[in-house]
Amino acid sequence: MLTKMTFFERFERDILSGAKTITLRDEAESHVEPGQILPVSTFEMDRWFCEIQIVDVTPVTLAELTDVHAEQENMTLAQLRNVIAEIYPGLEQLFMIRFSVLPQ
Ligand SMILES: CC(=O)Nc1cc[nH]c(=O)n1
Repeated sequence: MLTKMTFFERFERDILSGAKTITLRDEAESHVEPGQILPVSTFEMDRWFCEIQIVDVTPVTLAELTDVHAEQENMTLAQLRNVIAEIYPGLEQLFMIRFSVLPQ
């Protein structure tokens, strides 16, 4: 079970504003449960910036990604595909983790 989550610093603003409400992770980072509360830090400096509550976790393949997923990431679908290819090169099976940011 994951006990914390990290995001690249470039996502912080969208997470805190509520523009980014999902994160697509690999199997290793999919072990969270609905209702679970997690501290969130930046990947680069491990700086805490919020807490999130997990809404649900849904498997999704790269081919199944749509504009709706992209919108929940506050990106275009092309941008989202590029980000995923950068982070998880060659990976087809992803896990969509929906979350809400808890008030600080
Ligand atoms: C470290 C990090 O930010 N990892 C990821 C991976 C996929 N999506 C995402 O928002 N963040």
